[in-house]
Amino acid sequence: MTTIVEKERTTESPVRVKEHAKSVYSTNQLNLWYGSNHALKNIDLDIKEHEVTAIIGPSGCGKSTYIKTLNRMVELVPSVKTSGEILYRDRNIFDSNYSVEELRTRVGMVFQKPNPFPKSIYDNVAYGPRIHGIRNKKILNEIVEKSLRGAAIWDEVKDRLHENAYGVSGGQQQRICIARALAIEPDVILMDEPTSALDPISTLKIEELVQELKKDYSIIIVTHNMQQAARISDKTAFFLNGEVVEFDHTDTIFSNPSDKRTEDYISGRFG
Ligand SMILES: Nc1ncnc2c1ncn2[C@@H]1O[C@H](COP(=O)(O)OP(=O)(O)OP(=O)(O)O)[C@@H](O)[C@H]1O
Repeated sequence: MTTIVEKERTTESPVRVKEHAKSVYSTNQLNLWYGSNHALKNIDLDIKEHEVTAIIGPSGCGKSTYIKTLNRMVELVPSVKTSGEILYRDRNIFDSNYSVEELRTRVGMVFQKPNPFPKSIYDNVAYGPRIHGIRNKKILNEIVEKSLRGAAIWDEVKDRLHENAYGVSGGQQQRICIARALAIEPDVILMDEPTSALDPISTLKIEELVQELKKDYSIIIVTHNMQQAARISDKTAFFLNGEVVEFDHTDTIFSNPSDKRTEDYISGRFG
C-alpha cells in the first residue's frame, strides 16, 4: 500500500501524521478530568486501520486512560468529565444518541492481567456470541474454533475445551482472552499492557500474534516496553503528563524523534 505522508505542526497539537489510509479513530482536542486532575490534555490522534499503534510514556502519563476512552470504559469512574470528540469510523462516540453497547461490539479489549471468566475455555470464548443471541451449537463451535485459531492457541487447547480456563498458563490465558475478544468479530482491539504479566516466551507469542492480527483488525496497544513498541508497531504516540508529545511512524520515533523529550524518554533519560 502506498501512503503519502506529510507532517504538520500546529500551535496546539503535536505532530500529526496524515495519510491516505482510512482512519479508524480520530481523537480531536480530547480532554479528560478525574475530578480536578486533568489527565488528558488536547489529545489529537489519527489512528489508521490495519495498523498497530503503540502508546508509550512514563507511569501516570495517561496511556491507559486514553485507550479506555476509546470504548468509553473510562466513564465507569464517576468523577470523569470529558471534552472534545472521538470519531470512531467518522461518528462521535460522545454523541448522546451513540450506543455504547454497539461500540463495544466493534471494539474488543485485552487487559494487563489475563482475566478469563471462571468458566471453561469454550464458555469463555462463546460468552460474547451467546450474549448476542447465538444459541446454535454448530455455529458456536465454529466461532470458538475460529477464534482460538485466530489467537494462535487452538492446537494447545483443542482437547481440553471444557476444562476451566484457569487451568492453563498465564500466557495461554491471555491468548484465550484474545480469542474471547475475537469471537465478537471486532473491528478494533485495544490492548492495555497485554504482556506485562507474562514470561518472555509468552510475550513473544503475543507479539507474533499481534503482527498476524493486524491483517484483519486495527490494534492499539499500551506498552511500557519500548523494545516491544519498536518491534511490533507501525506508529507510536509518546505521551507525557497527559499530552501527546509526538506521534509518528515508529521508525521515526525511535531513530529520529523531533522532540527532545521523546529522545530523552526513549534513550532512558527519564521515566
Ligand atoms: N480511576 C481513577 N480515578 C482517579 N484518577 C485516576 C484514575 N485512573 C487514573 N487516574 C489518574 O490519571 C492519571 C493518568 O493515569 P493512567 O493510569 O491513565 O496513566 P498510565 O500512563 O496508564 O500509567 P501506568 O503506566 O502507571 O499504568 C494519573 O494521574 C492517575 O493517577
